[in-house]
Formats: sequence, C-alpha cells, structure tokens
Amino acid sequence: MSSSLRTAFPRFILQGVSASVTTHRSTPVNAARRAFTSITSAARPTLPSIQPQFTGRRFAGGGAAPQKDGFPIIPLVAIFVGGSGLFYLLVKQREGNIPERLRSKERDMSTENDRKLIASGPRTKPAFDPNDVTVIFVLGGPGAGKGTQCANIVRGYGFAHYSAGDLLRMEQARPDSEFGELIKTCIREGKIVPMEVTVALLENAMRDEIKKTGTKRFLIDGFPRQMDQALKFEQDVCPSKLVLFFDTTEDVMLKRLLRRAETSGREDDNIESIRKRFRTFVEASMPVVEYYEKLGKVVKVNSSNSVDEVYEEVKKGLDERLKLKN
Ligand SMILES: Nc1ncnc2c1ncn2[C@@H]1O[C@H](COP(=O)(O)OP(=O)(O)O)[C@@H](O)[C@H]1O
Ligand SMILES: O=c1ccn([C@@H]2O[C@H](COP(=O)(O)OP(=O)(O)O)[C@@H](O)[C@H]2O)c(=O)[nH]1
Repeated sequence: MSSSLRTAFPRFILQGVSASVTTHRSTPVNAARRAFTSITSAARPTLPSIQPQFTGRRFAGGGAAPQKDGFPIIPLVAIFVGGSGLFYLLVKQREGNIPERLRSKERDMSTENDRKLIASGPRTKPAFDPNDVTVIFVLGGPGAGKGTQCANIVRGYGFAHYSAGDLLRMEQARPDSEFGELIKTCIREGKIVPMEVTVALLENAMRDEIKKTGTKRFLIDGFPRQMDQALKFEQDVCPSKLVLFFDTTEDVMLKRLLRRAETSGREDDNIESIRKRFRTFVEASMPVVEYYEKLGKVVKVNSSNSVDEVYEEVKKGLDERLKLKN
C-alpha cells in the first residue's frame, strides 16, 4: 500500500486544484490551498500589447487599414514568430514549476502530450469500467464503525479495503509530502482535504491493487464526504455500485471515539476535533448519503448494536443487493 502512495499524482490533480480554489479567505486551510495551487500558477510572462501602430510602408497614419499595394505579410510573420516564441517560453516555464513527483510515473507520453493533458478539462470517461470494477462507498459518522465492519467484509467477501482517512494520514506522514501540512490542518480541524488529493490517492491505490492482486472489488471507506468528491470520483475514477451507510447517534459515536482515543494515537480523536468532525459530517457528508438514497443505492445499517449484530445486517444487505456469497 505504501508504494501506492509514492505513485505520482495523476495530472488531473493539477488541473482540478487550481479550478477548485476560488475563495481566498485567510484561514490556515485556504492559505495551504493557495500554496497548493501555486503548483499550477506559473508566473506568466506578460505579452507585449500589440497595437496597430505600424507607420512604415504598409500601414498609413498609425491606422490599421492596409494600403492597397498589398497584404501586410511582414508584420504578421513577425507577430506569429514572436507569439510562438513566447508560447514556447511559457510552456517551458510551466514544466519547470511542476514537480516531477506530480507527473505521471509512466513516462510514455511526450511533454507535448503532458501539456495537453494538464490543459484539458475533466475526463470524458472514468479510469475504471463499472462493469469490470465494483466500488462500494462506506459512509457513516466518525466512530460509526466503518473500519470495523470493513475488516469483516474483507474477510467475508474478499473486497480490497481502502480508507480515505488512512491514505491521507499515510500521505501526511510521508517525509517529503508537499501536502503534509495541508492534510494535517484539515484532519485536526475536522475539515475535508481538497478532493483532488484524496481522489488521486484512491485512484492510485486501486490501480496498484488491481495490478498486484487482480482484485476488482473495492470498499472505499470514509469517502465521499462531500458532494463534489462523489461527482469527481464517479466521473474520473469509477461509478459506485452501492453505498453502505452506518447509522447511529452522536452519543454512541462519541463514546466509541473517546475509547478509541486511548489507543489510536490519532490527532483528531479528541473532544474538540470530534465535535468539529460531527458538524462536518452533518453539513457536508449527510447530503451525499441523501443524494445516493434518492438514486436507490444506499444500504442502511443500524450500527448502534454489537459488532456481530451489525455485521449480520451488513451481510443481509450485501447479499440482497449484490447477489454475492460470503
Ligand atoms: N458495533 C460496535 N460496538 C462497539 N464498539 C464498536 C462497534 N463498532 C466499532 N466499535 C469500536 O468503535 C471505535 C470506532 O470504530 P471504527 O470502526 O474505527 O469507526 P469509524 O471507522 O467509523 O471511524 C473503535 O474503537 C471500534 O473498536
Ligand atoms: O475523503 C476524505 C476522508 C477523510 N478526510 C479527513 O480525514 C479525517 C478522518 O477520516 P477517517 O475516515 O479516517 O475517520 P472518521 O472520522 O470516519 O473516524 C476526516 O475528519 C477528514 O479531515 C478527508 O478530508 N477526506
């Protein structure tokens, strides 16, 4: 798994992050986001303004009207050559501003193609075909029991399990990660890390898993936490088959998290961060559950009961919906 985190980020990260950062409020997160954006914001050379100020032989009186003795070929050629030169310099400068690690690992594409990809918009089709790759999103409040039940499902059904939170924590801990501080701040504040980072980590993890083990069934745990993540992942990576939603009360979650805090070593398992995470869950993540409920994709499980009882309900839901055997 750790090797997957060392995989270079897909180039869409570069495109998407700059597009997603539109507000510049001066919070630590926004400051970090601005720093993140600087990857793409290469200083652009100022193009000289080209005024129709030709006073030579072909243009009279500073005006733009060509004289009747011919087409203004020389100025046009000069503009074309100058413009191409500036464009070339701009491209070179931008390449220099993109860290090698953020470029594709498979260097089978030319720089010209890289540039086109960076400049291109969202993908026209997802990286994985949903007829070939099964994705189940696992949602629920902090401490609802997502990770615990995912471990059961891995044993019972042979899914590969990727927790978005775990991938982010590993990326944060990687010594030369340029997103470390950003991730740390978001996790401590119970905020959601810009989606491009998380989606890239997940896509790379899935790609590695398929390559190494051939597994094509994925539990994506603790993701998507916000509507933009859901839409981006489904458009660029893989549409989901189901959403497994663990439902319980804040009281239950709080007790479990405070207990987990005794051993987890997690920076966000403290009362202050927990309260913030609850708020983010209600405001940002519940709309995702509601969105998938309207699409008829949610398997809702009451996770207030014991681990075994919850798993019984999970199995019932999965067997009904996926027609899988455990
Ligand atoms: N059904 C359950 N009953 C009691 N404790 C649970 C149950 N499910 C999980 N736990 C415990 O609660 C804590 C949070 O569970 P976890 O699976 O890590 O939640 P999440 O991944 O949703 O944050 C863990 O310490 C776990 O052992
Ligand atoms: O898609 C994700 C998943 C997680 N997180 C961050 O990681 C933290 C921990 O998430 P995790 O799923 O590990 O833990 P949970 O809060 O569900 O116990 C969250 O509060 C967020 O700050 C995020 O930004 N995006």
